[in-house]
Amino acid sequence: MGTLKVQGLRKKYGKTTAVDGVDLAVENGEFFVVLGPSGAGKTTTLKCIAGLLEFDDGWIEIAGRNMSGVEPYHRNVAMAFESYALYPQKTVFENLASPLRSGRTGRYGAEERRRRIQTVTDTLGISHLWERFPRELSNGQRQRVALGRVLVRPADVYLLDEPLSHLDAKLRAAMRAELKQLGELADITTLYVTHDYQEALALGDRVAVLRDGRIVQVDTPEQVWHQPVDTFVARALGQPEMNLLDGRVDGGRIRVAGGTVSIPVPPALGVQQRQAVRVGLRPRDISTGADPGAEPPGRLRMRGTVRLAERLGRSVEMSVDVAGTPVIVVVSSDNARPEGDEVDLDIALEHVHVFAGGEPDVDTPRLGAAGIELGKQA
Ligand SMILES: Nc1ncnc2c1ncn2[C@@H]1O[C@H](COP(=O)(O)OP(=O)(O)OP(=O)(O)O)[C@@H](O)[C@H]1O
Repeated sequence: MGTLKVQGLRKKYGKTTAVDGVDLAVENGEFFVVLGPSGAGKTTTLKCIAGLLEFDDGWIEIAGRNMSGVEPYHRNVAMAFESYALYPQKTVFENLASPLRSGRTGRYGAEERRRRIQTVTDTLGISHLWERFPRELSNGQRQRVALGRVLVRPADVYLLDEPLSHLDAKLRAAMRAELKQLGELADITTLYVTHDYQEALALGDRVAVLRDGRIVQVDTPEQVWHQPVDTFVARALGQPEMNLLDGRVDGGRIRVAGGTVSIPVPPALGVQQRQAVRVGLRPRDISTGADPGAEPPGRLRMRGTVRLAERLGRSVEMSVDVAGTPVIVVVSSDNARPEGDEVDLDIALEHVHVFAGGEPDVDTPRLGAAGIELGKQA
């Protein structure tokens, strides 16, 4: 167990800046997730912390100790990579026991080793595989054994690089729950990197969103979801992505979709007359099936035509044309409409995010919501 602090971390590979001034402060026992797209600098950050890569600037402190000049072996961190390496000639049990026999952790007797391996393999659902060899395992099982090798070892900080990436969706979901439980039970300090927003929201006590080597936001999962600092974070969370509709403030309302949709502006938003804004609507926050008619207080109604309807398991993704502006909506199959139908869309104003306006493809900061703000810290 231990804290982890990273300050001003910078790392270049030739001309490519991979990490561009990253600050992190992970509490003792915290499960901290770094979420970012491919190439954002996640693996590079972990390797610098583990001492596997030299960096250009910044400092790293683990369990209160500055890591400058400290060899990887002496940092007391355990790191799992996406690619897993196991000893082919050893059984699963022997693979898991070997980190507990190495010099630094050699204080474990046979009994204690067995107990640790049992706890970890129970959590990972691989206890029945103790006597198998790696060649006798599926890819997913191999990945769980590799993760087990990391978790059996006591360490101040666990660094996990997309450890669930080779598992199928069902197993991933089950493993997420198990990992979370393991973290809570053992009070383990974990830095977990992923490009999967669902994993980040499900696992993280806090989530840091990384973009181009910089951290854009650090918050609880609720806060990054309800109050993304900008359109980048908003789009990084949620599948399909949040709809972003360009609009303008006019007469105390935000007008989007060619002026056909008008949204009230709460004073706290602080926008000016004629100001360009972007309205963000998550596809799953929008419903169909509202009674046509007057807009009830606290809600926004939009009328449109279904252009495309595609089944996604039990839900349906529809592209609805609202006065020439496409709006993506995901609803349960009961509430779906066929292509060509007119449909009334309905969304609570507290789910209507308002961002500053800007050029296409340039991310802009969030100003607030059109209704009562959700997820505000007390
Ligand atoms: N050894 C290397 N030499 C040169 N450039 C590198 C090297 N490793 C990484 N990079 C570059 O540094 C940037 C960050 O890479 P990094 O692997 O840290 O990203 P990541 O967020 O872990 O991505 P992914 O999710 O795809 O693994 C990328 O632009 C990548 O191309």
